[in-house]
Amino acid sequence: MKIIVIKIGGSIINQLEQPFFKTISHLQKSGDCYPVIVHGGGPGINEALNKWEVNSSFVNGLRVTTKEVLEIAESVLSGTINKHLTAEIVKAGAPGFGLSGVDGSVLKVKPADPQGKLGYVGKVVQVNKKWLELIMDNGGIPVVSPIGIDEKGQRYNINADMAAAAIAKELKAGIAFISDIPGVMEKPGDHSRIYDYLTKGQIDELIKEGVIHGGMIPKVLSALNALEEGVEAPVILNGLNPQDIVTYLKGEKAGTKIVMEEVHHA
Ligand SMILES: Nc1ncnc2c1ncn2[C@@H]1O[C@H](COP(=O)(O)OP(=O)(O)O)[C@@H](O)[C@H]1O
Ligand SMILES: CC(=O)N[C@@H](CCC(=O)OP(=O)(O)O)C(=O)O
Repeated sequence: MKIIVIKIGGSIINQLEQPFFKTISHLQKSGDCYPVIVHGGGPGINEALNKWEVNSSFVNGLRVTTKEVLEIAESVLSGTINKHLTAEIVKAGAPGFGLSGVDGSVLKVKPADPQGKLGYVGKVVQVNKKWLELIMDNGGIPVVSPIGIDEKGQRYNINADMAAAAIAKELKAGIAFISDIPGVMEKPGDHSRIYDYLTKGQIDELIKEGVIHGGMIPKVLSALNALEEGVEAPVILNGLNPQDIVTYLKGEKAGTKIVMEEVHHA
């Protein structure tokens, strides 16, 4: 059966309500497409860092992760947020199964920056999909937090978009990035038009022009990377319209799709 990785962004987690989780539960029950959840939690980590008065900075959308930041990021991602989402899926009537990339070394990583400037930020080198398959074979919906582990047992913080793309590639799945915007917008901040389709060339240009910035950069680059690794039509969607996931799966127009070649409208 076709699998869809649904990456839930931290920007939208607290606004997601039962219709969203019911859609996920329904997908799994209908047998049309099996959902695997990967989540982020940037704003939740920021809040916890503020509470503990720990500073952090970002380089190209990646959080520089000291030992102290890692400890807080892991407790928020693999603790509070992972269990919140798992419980919401259970409430929607489906067996959510929360785990982090550390469990079963599902997300095996190496340092993202060999020079060490990013600290404990991991780049996924291997996805041990057998544990995800074990959950799915038993009817569960995996809910994965983006903390990984290296061969020495050191844990690392992973950008959730990148973790989701690596999992989609390994599972030969589709991927939908659920965020707080209806897609990639021509003028972010404004309720302007969204791009229905974007190619690599257009993405490079929009990043250069600053139209795509901040957290949207790792998202579009992860979507592009997934596409180049064989994942079919990655899409960026708004979580407040859960029906969009179904529309996208039917092959109809929803959000921004990342594609190989420019699509010309009739
Ligand atoms: N061109 C763009 N279109 C839409 N959003 C954009 C764009 N460029 C930057 N953004 C920003 O990217 C954000 C989504 O990325 P991020 O905050 O990392 O989301 P998430 O937590 O859902 O992964 C949007 O809320 C918006 O502020
Ligand atoms: C290395 C790195 O940047 N990790 C991210 C992990 C969470 C994340 O990616 O959350 P969103 O999906 O909400 O952006 C962070 O610490 O914020």
